[in-house]
Amino acid sequence: MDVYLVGGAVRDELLNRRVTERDWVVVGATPEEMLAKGFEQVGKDFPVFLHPKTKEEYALARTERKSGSGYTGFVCYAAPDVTLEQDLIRRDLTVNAIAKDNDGNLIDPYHGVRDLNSRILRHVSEAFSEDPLRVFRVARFAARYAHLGFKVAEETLSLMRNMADSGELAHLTAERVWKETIRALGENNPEVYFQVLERAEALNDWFPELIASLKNSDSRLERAVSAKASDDIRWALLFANTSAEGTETLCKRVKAPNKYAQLAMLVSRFSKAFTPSNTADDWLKLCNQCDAWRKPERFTDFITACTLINDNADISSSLATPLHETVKEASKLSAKAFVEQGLRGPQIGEAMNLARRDIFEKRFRLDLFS
Ligand SMILES: Nc1ccn([C@@H]2O[C@H](COP(=O)(O)OP(=O)(O)OP(=O)(O)O)[C@@H](O)[C@H]2O)c(=O)n1
Ligand SMILES: [Mg+2]
Repeated sequence: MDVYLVGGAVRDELLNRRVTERDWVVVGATPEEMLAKGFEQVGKDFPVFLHPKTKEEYALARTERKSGSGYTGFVCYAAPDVTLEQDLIRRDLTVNAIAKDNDGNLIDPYHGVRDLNSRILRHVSEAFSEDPLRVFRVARFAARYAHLGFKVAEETLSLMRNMADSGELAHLTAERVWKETIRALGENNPEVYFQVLERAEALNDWFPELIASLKNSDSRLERAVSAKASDDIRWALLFANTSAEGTETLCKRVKAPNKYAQLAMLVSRFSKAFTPSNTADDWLKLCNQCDAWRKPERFTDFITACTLINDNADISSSLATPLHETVKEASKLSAKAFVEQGLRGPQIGEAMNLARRDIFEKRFRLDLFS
């Protein structure tokens, strides 16, 4: 049997990027031989094995053909007579279809190295369209490598357009779309992910609510990257111009985990209330609306998001620190002190609100309007 390094590891090594995981392809072997060598079979649909020591993935060379809709509609053929070239041709991009043998020789029948050097993300063959997730993968790779000058090939974009047009993207699971999207948001140019999807007319099934405000999101995401904002903040920034209803619908559709959905909801509902002209009362109201006392970290993220939305980012970012500090101070107030003063029931809440208001009033007179 022959073993080759393939996929992301070869690509990233050629780009002088850190290689985080290595995928291998095995030509000329049967599952029985792999098991006899101590490999552990993991793939249910595909013959994929884990190396007994390194736990890296070793897949038997295979061909794939689509037999229906969605992720499960595959006929997979893996046998010792499947060649490396046959395995590589069913892969998504030429830059992902370069193999490297044990001696360090590159096997590159589909000219991945040429495309790597000319900074092109190009599909290998028509087999690209057999997996609709690839539309999102290409957009994610574009977001990851945009700063190196990579562009999606026109013919690949038009293939992606056909795939979107065929309705196939709707058959993907929310989990897979979410995973690509949140990974893309963590890349250097997350805005490119949505730009590519827009050009591929691939936003209708999963992200229709974002189409109208995409242009506004670009600069926000760029600022978020400069500020090294976390991925939940980046996600939330997409919703500054989306209605609460649209935001909720989209978050449900892609099954965004709670922390992402909640922050997105806050941004969609309340980011407009974050303005430098706010009075102490306005800030207090905003804190109450955002449940800042019970969820201080989430409120902190909300503030960060707001400073990245605001077109006048300088002014709004100078608000962030005093606001953080004020909220922190005000959330230290405990009901206990008021109970000891003899207050009962709703009186306690009212008194706490007044005390918080005092803290805001003092701080905001001192720091913000001086
Ligand atoms: N939908 C997919 C998923 C994977 N692959 C192929 O399988 C390889 C490994 O997949 P994966 O680990 O998901 O991607 P990487 O290219 O390694 O990229 P990453 O850095 O994101 O891991 C890819 O390079 C590609 O050749 C594919 O053709 N189509
Ligand atoms: Mg990989």
